[in-house]
Amino acid sequence: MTVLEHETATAERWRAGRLPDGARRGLPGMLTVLAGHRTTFGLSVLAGALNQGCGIAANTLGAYVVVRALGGADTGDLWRLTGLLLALVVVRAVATWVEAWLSHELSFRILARVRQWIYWAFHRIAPGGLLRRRAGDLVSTALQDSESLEIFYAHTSIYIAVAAIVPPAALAVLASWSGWLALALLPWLAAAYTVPFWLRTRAAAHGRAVRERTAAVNVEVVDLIHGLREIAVFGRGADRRDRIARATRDLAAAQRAQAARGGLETALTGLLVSAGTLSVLALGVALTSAGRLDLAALAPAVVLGAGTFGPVLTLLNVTRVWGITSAAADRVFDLLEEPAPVPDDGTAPPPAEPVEVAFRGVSFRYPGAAGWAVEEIDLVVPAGRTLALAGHTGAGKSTLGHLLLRWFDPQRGRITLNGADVRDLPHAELTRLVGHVPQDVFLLHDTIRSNLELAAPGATPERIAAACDAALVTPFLDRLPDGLDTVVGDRGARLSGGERQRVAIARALVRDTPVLVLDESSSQLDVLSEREVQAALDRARAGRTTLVIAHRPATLRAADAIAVLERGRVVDVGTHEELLARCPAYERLVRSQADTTVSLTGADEAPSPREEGRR
Ligand SMILES: Nc1ncnc2c1ncn2[C@@H]1O[C@H](COP(=O)(O)OP(=O)(O)OP(=O)(O)O)[C@@H](O)[C@H]1O
Repeated sequence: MTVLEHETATAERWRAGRLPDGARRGLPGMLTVLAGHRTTFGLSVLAGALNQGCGIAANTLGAYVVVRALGGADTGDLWRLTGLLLALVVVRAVATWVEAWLSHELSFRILARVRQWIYWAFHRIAPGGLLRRRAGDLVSTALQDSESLEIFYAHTSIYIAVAAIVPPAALAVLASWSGWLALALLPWLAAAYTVPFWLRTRAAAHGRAVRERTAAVNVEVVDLIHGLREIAVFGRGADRRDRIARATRDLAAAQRAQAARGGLETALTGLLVSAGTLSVLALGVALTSAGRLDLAALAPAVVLGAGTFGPVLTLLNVTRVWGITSAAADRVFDLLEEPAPVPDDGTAPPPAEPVEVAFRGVSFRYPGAAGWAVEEIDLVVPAGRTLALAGHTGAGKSTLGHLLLRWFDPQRGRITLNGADVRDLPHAELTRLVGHVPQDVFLLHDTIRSNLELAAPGATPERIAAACDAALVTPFLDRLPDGLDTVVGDRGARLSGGERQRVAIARALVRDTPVLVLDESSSQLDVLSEREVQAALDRARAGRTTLVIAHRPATLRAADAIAVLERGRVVDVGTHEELLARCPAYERLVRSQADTTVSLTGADEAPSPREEGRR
């Protein structure tokens, strides 16, 4: 197992709330993560300090050797000094290598953890918490923001420590030669340390702009890729290209502003280094003329003075992008600290099976929404029976399904499984009890087998085959080149709409939950596919407690009971025939659906306008 694999396997999940209030973002967050890697960090700082210290010492000694050689020093002394110089160069080379190795070991370990935490954060807040976020923005945080932290862990953090150790030590050596020279250097050195603070407000604004606009470009690109088919069909390629061009222009403007400010910081620092070195030189010359400094010490003192700035310059090189790093850290920690939309702290034992589902006085409003999506819902689905939810679009049908799956918790009321509140069950237990066939089926770019195993890792071939038979996947498997091992393409693009739905039903059957939420597809299928999907759904429902979000009259007729929803409220519950006889809202609803699919009275599909035209 490699180090990174080990990190990935052993990293604990990030607990939202781990950072105290007021230390949620930027540097405090990054230091909290660093605290878990003290030893590697300490060794990296040691190697960095040795690298910089040996560099300054070698340059200073080099100047001394030249001065001594010009003064006609003894050859033996010169060889000894040159030998010492060589030793410093070798130690520095080794320290450079060790520093680069350890600092990157440190940063890549941390990045491996951060990526894991980000993945778990997605997992924790999904799916309820993801509905408000855009895919491109999440991709940006998962890939680019986390990557931006590398510069802090591999360089900035280490050079903050090295710059705090080496220049004061070099200054102390200079002071031991001449207190006046050290004093002449001190204000310039102190000023160089403060350069990043002079422009910090602008640096932070630039960093935020760069990260946010990078995310905006990602959002556009991800939307473009997801919507390529629709964009091509509607001929909107030029519009999308313009949008991406605008987003890219905005990003380039932010990057230019960031680079211009970075250039200003570099120029200011260069000015301070030159002024400090010149001060030492001018004062050194004056002291030498006055006979208060040995002439042989002048050149080494100036070289030492200039070298004292070295670690500060290295640090400033990396703090130029500090705004970007800290904005990236903010985005990462915002995600890591985002609370789960529903807490997973239930410990109740699982209810006995078969399971009765009940909604008791349930009201729910989406985060940030003004009104209730569903209100005062009282419904019971007896064990093993099917309740269909009927209602016009936006009536709240899917919301009830999502509440049963616990994507959100209702603000009022309870949802129970055989009397046990879903909030009291561990999340893993709830997913074992309640299965879901969504309206918009998502299949991974993988084989059909892998897509089925997603629901039940390690499912036996017999179990998979039985689910495929029941969901009527087997008949079309025989037509595919590799059967179960056929790769379905991106989001299942190589399958037809009906085939995708049947794979999704088979997936729910492999999971074999006692409760099912079936969100029936509202998209139209051809009559044959329609019948096959319907047959697969009927088999999936058999023996299970099922909440079916119905869009087709055939589904309504097949249900044991139907709840009619209007604007989030249940207006009536009954069988198809009872509701037809007494509920005008239901009658209107079925009539409007029958116009396009099935006749009110029986199983015959209504002719499509096209078929009608042919007659
Ligand atoms: N993520 C969300 N955030 C805010 N409001 C939402 C969200 N999802 C749904 N809504 C709103 O909640 C209400 C109920 O929506 P829901 O999707 O449950 O209706 P539905 O009956 O399933 O509709 P459809 O048949 O079109 O799927 C609607 O007013 C809808 O706009």
